[in-house]
Amino acid sequence: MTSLAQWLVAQTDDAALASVVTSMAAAGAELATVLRVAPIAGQTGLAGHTNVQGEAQKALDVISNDVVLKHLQTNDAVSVLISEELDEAVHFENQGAFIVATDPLDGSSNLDVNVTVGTIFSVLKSAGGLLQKGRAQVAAGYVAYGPATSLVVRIAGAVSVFTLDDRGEWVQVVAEAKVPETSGEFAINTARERFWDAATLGYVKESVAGETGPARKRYNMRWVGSMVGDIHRILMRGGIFLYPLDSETTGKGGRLRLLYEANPMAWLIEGAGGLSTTGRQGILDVEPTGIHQRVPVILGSAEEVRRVEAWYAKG
Ligand SMILES: O=P(O)(O)OC[C@H]1O[C@](O)(COP(=O)(O)O)[C@@H](O)[C@@H]1O
Ligand SMILES: [Mg+2]
Ligand SMILES: [Mg+2]
Repeated sequence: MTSLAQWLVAQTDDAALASVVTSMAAAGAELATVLRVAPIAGQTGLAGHTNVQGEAQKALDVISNDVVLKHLQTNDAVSVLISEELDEAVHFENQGAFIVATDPLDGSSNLDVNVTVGTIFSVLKSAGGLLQKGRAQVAAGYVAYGPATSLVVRIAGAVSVFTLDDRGEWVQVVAEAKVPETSGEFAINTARERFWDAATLGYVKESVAGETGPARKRYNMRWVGSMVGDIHRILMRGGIFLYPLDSETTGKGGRLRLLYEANPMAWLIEGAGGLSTTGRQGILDVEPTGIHQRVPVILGSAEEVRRVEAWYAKG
């Protein structure tokens, strides 16, 4: 059985980069325990304030942010932390070689109903500054807190999946995850249909038409309501995730955040053979203009993403 530490040695000669992934994995392991007993500890519910995105913070959003911060600020390989829960980037005293961008708790609306949530992270070189394209990432990953706690991580090469064992060690369960090229499963919040653009409407209508429609196959729909849950399913068995630009989110540029949601997930999915796009350009080619910038997100099985791109190419 391959441990995370063994895998990291095989993936990179850069001990500092490996230590950043190790710190995020340690934060994930600690959070798995925090989340497991949060209802007993009375840590569910709202924190009583809003974050920079104007969203009500849950107590666990704040706790998760604190846990990630604690693990990174003691790692001298990290110079800066960008977090969904922090208005400004935090600059640490040390001049570490790496920047970490994180969504410390993704899908927090699922917490009160005990459905999978996650921690997403993206690692960039400090030399490139805060606003770098997703293609510049040197590592990315997420932790999914589900029936099992999974760590999915990529350092340039393969996307590997680890499970947290009952001693608190990460054990590799998939050496090289591959997103199936084709799939019959899509994920989108269909309650937003009235806001959709023509391309989204076209793709979903075509899919819902099933065997008798132009796609000539039956589709199923799944929407976990936490990006980590949806992306993990797509990584393991294929499918497509869409949070497109719609008439309600146009002013904000989309719903999901570029630096710590879209970029790391796009880099992981592409590393596993899938594709990602905003509909108009590759997610990994979007030039960031702000640390909390939002972006349309479409990613997953290559054939499905190409079908959506074809709809966008029509106009
Ligand atoms: O509320 P909706 O439209 O179902 O959106 C769900 C999406 O919002 C998110 O919950 C946003 O993430 P946060 O919980 O970190 O703000 C995604 O995980 C998820 O895909
Ligand atoms: Mg999120
Ligand atoms: Mg979050």
